[in-house]
Amino acid sequence: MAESQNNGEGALPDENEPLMEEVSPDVAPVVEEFMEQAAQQNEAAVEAVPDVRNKPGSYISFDHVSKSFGGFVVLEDVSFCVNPGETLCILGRSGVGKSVSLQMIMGFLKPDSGVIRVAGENICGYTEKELQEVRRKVTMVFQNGALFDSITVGENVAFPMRERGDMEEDQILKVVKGLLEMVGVAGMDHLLPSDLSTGMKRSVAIARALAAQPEAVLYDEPTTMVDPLMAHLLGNLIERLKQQLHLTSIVVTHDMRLAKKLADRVVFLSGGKAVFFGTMEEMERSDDPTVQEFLTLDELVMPA
Ligand SMILES: Nc1ncnc2c1ncn2[C@@H]1O[C@H](COP(=O)(O)OP(=O)(O)OP(=O)(O)O)[C@@H](O)[C@H]1O
Repeated sequence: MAESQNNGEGALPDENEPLMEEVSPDVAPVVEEFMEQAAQQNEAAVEAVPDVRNKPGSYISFDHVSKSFGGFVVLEDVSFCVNPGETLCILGRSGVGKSVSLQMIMGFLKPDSGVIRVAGENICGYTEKELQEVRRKVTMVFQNGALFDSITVGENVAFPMRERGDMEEDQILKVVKGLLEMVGVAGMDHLLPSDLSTGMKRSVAIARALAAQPEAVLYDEPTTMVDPLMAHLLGNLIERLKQQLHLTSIVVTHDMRLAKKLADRVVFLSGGKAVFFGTMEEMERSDDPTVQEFLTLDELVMPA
């Protein structure tokens, strides 16, 4: 298994370093054009979200959403939203429905009641075919990467571009090379996913997500179960994608440091409810006892 993203040559990229600086000169023009095209699509997508009372509408929203499994209530009357280009962190202890929320946005699960809007449209009654269109706009980075095990890393990243069928093969190979460089796994295109560490699989999953030119990315626990250096690298990568590509993002995490770094707003789930929705600073000032308990426990586990 490959051990580390950084081979010891040079410093780790910091959160302000331009992503394009990682990309080799031979592929940079093609990658730049690809990213520019994605940015333009994103701007068009933002404009397509209907205004609400003359203000730009949310890109993704939960409106009074409830979800139970059997008699077990996971979410009850939960509302939150994320605006275009913003990052929302979903926080909460284990089992409060964070992953279930992401699965409902992707249309893998349906709410029992309430409305979920993605790209401004109510997706709750959507057919599987319509949901596939939604999944072209919103892509998810799973904890384990969810890469196709039987094909190489390069083929995984090429997959969304080949599926779309609008690019020449030599362009696809250049974009694959550039995206892998950008996410810190340069030159690993020929390896199989099983050759990679958990953190590297996540990096490749992020490259594959970018290859789909999405309007929004959902990250499920991106820094969990990796060593602190890898968690730092992945956190910085997501921060750079946020700052430089202005992708609408939702990040499910227990990691308060990551949330502080990334979140424009946070929603805190507890006991089936969204007990807090607002900025991180507002959350820190919240007098809700469950919020305070979560923040206190975090300080005990992760002293600043
Ligand atoms: N498809 C399903 N069928 C039945 N129960 C489910 C299903 N998916 C999730 N659950 C239950 O819903 C609850 C919330 O699960 P979820 O995975 O969203 O938690 P989470 O907040 O993401 O927790 P963690 O931080 O541990 O990943 C759990 O009790 C889980 O067992």
